[in-house]
Amino acid sequence: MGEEAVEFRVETKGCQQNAVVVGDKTYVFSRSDDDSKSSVTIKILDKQAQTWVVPTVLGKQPSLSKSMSAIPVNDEKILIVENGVPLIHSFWFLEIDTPFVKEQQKIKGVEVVVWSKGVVGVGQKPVVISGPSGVGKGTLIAKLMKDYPSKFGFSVSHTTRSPREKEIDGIHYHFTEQSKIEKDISEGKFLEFAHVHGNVYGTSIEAVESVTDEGKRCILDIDVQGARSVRASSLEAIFIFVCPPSFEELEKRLRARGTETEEQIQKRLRNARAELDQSNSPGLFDHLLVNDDLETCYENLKKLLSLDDDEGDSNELSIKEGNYSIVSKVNSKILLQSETNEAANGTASMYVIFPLFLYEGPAIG
Ligand SMILES: Nc1nc2c(ncn2[C@@H]2O[C@H](COP(=O)(O)OP(=O)(O)O)[C@@H](O)[C@H]2O)c(=O)[nH]1
Ligand SMILES: Nc1ncnc2c1ncn2[C@@H]1O[C@H](COP(=O)(O)OP(=O)(O)O)[C@@H](O)[C@H]1O
Repeated sequence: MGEEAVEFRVETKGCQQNAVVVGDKTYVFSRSDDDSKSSVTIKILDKQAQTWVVPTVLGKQPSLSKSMSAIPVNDEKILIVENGVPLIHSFWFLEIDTPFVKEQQKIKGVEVVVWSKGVVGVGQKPVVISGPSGVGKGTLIAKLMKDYPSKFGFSVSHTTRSPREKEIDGIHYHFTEQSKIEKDISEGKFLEFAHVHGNVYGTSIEAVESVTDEGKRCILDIDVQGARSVRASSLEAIFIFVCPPSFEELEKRLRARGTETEEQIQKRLRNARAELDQSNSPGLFDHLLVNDDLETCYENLKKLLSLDDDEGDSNELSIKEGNYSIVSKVNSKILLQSETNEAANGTASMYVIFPLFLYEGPAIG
C-alpha cells in the first residue's frame, strides 16, 4: 500500500516552511526570501524531549531559491524537490541517519545532517569497467561513446601520470600534480582513488556528477582497487571486468599500442597478473567479458547494458522537464506530479522515480 506524503507546507510572507516527520523527529526547513540570496535553515524538533535542535549541516547545499516539497525516503534520508528549476538540478537528499551521518555525529558529538545531490533515472546505474592495461577498455568505451553519445558520458579521472601524445587534458584525464590530488582527496572531493602503475588515479565526485547532471549514464574506467572502493561506496553501479583471450595477446596489444616504455610495459604486465587474479574476488564483478574479437566483445557489452541495436541513440530522459511536486511514496518509489502538464493539458502527468544513488557530500560545514 502507498503512503501519503506526510510533508506539509506553510507559506507566510517572505518565508516558506516545510516540515517532515521521521520517527520521533520533525525536520523543519525554512527558506527566507528576505535578502536576494535565499537560504535554507534546518531545525529539528525532538518530540520525546520536546526540544529544538539546530544541526550541523554538511555537504554541498542546494540554494533552494524556489518553492520546494519534501518527503522521507526511509528512516535515513529525506527527498527534497525544488519546483521550477531544471529537473537535473531539482532533486536533493538530506541524509539524517545514514552510516555517514552516524559516524559524523560520533566524531562531532552534535546532531548532523548531510545534503547530497539526487540523480533521476531508472536503469541508469553507472558502469564500472576494469581490466588489465592493454586489454581494450578504452577502445570499447570509445565505441560506446561514439555510438551512443547522448546516452553515456565518461567520468574523466584525475591522474598524476604524464599525458600520452594524443591525450587531451580534461577529455581523457585531468592531468594533475601529486600535491594537488592529495589535497583534494583529503578534502573529500574524491569518490575513490588508487595508486596504479606508480601513479595516483582517482574519480572525483564532480566527474561523476557532471555526467549524471546531463542525464547521461556514467562510465568509469578504473582499476580493480578503484572498483572495490566504489563497491563499498553508496554509488550503485554495474561492475564489468574485461579479460584478454591470453596473456601473450595482452602483451602483444600493449606493445603494439606503442605508448609505454619497455620498463612501463613490464610493470603493467606484472600488475596484469594480479588484476586477473583479483577479477575472481567473490561479489566484486557482476560480469566478465573476454575481449578476443573486438566486434564480438562490443556486441556482448551492448547486450549487458541492454542496448538494442535497432533502437539507435536517443536523447530520451526518463522524466520530462517541468515543475514537479511530490505526491506520495510507495515502498522505495516516489510518485511525482507534473504541475506544468496539468496546467497545459488539464491532465496531471505522474511519474515514479527511485532515489537512485547518493553521494555523501564533502564535509564543508
Ligand atoms: N582507481 C582508479 N583507477 C583508474 C582511474 N582512472 C584510470 N584508472 C586505471 O588506471 C590504470 C592505468 O590507466 P592508464 O594510465 O590510462 O593506462 P591503460 O590502462 O594502459 O590505458 C587502468 O587500469 C585504469 O583503469 C581512476 O580514476 N581510479
Ligand atoms: N579485440 C582486440 N583485438 C585486437 N586489438 C585490440 C582489441 N581491443 C583493443 N585492441 C588494441 O589493443 C590496444 C590496447 O587497447 P586499449 O583500449 O588502449 O586498452 P586499455 O584501455 O584497456 O589499456 C590498442 O592499440 C587497441 O587498438
